[in-house]
Amino acid sequence: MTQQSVVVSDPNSGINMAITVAVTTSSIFTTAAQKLPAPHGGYISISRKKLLKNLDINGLGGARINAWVESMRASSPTHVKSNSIPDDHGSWIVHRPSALDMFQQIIDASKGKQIVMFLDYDGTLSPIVDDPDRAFMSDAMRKTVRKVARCFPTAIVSGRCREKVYNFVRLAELYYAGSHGMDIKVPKPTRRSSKYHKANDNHAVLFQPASEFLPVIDEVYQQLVEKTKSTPGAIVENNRFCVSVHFRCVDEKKWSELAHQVRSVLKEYPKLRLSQGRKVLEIRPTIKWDKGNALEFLLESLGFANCTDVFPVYIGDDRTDEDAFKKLRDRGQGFGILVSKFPKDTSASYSLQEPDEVMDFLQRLVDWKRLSLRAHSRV
Ligand SMILES: O=P(O)(O)OC[C@H]1O[C@H](O[C@H]2O[C@H](CO)[C@@H](O)[C@H](O)[C@H]2O)[C@H](O)[C@@H](O)[C@@H]1O
Repeated sequence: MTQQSVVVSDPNSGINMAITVAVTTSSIFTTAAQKLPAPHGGYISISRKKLLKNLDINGLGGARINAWVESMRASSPTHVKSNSIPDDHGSWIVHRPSALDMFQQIIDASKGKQIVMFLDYDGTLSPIVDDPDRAFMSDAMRKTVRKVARCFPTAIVSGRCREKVYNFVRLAELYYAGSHGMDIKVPKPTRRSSKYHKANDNHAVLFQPASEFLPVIDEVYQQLVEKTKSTPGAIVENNRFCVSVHFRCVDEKKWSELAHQVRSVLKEYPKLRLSQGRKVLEIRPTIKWDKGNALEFLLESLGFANCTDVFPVYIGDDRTDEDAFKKLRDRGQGFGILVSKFPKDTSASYSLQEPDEVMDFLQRLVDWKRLSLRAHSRV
């Protein structure tokens, strides 16, 4: 366990007070050499799951780079062979049915409980695009999310820097967790906040468990920009407490070169770990704090600590969202919805294929909530 500082803002004085919490550090590097199966498509098999989560930064040079590149390929849906989809997809849909088809069952399961919504951003609220700075959310989606937030406490949980994701979403009534949950802001309750949030306390809360890593992250960001500038299409994004190296626009023949460049920087930083998202290498501190911890922290900050009548719903599309899906399974509360067109290993209970389906699902939740409020007011 290590001690991490938490900053709580006093709304009256505007002074930030530091309190200390314990955070467990994890062993981050896979130690055993892992044999990868030959590339056979984009379906992420269980044997690859661990590898995709944390890539080994040290270890054997060439073999390690091959493993990275293999993993980069395995996580790219473009590598799914069309003839490998139908069988897997059929059984996947049986096990992870559409949240739209199962809407009534979902509502029945939430009966008597307070729904709390957690939404990932990229690939969930906005479609995946080549340029990370242009991943805009549609006005229709923004309107729908605003309506959701009027019905249920709603948080955005993103790998992006918190300010950046806020600038995309632009809804002040939501709660935001950026940098894969390492930068959480729970605003001071307002008149419109949920009764749970109001009842909790009157403070804005800022939780940044990786604050001591800020200088290192900045340094690594600069070095990665410098190192990768010779690789056409590579984009390095500073997400404040973590860094993303995008390879969506890098020619596949150059992936190995890019992996070498990233590794040459990271091997000097044993306190950073590498994981992978959708055509992106994610570099972050070794602290054991992920989107699952962020979900739990937000639930507590919103006044749902130890509540049995809470029903959290988390919607996300990425490997990093799996930590939140798993947390819900472990807590035995609510469920996760994976946004994906392709079969994937997941701890989510349901699926939606793309952001448009996410919007339909959110709208149905709003309609159901409004109807049930009307029915109650008539009684
Ligand atoms: O947790 P999220 O909100 O899903 O953030 C995860 C990463 O999302 C962004 O990258 C992804 O979306 C880009 C825009 O569509 C796309 O170009 C990229 O290939 C995807 O990986 C974001 O740019 C990253 O910083 C986030 O870590």
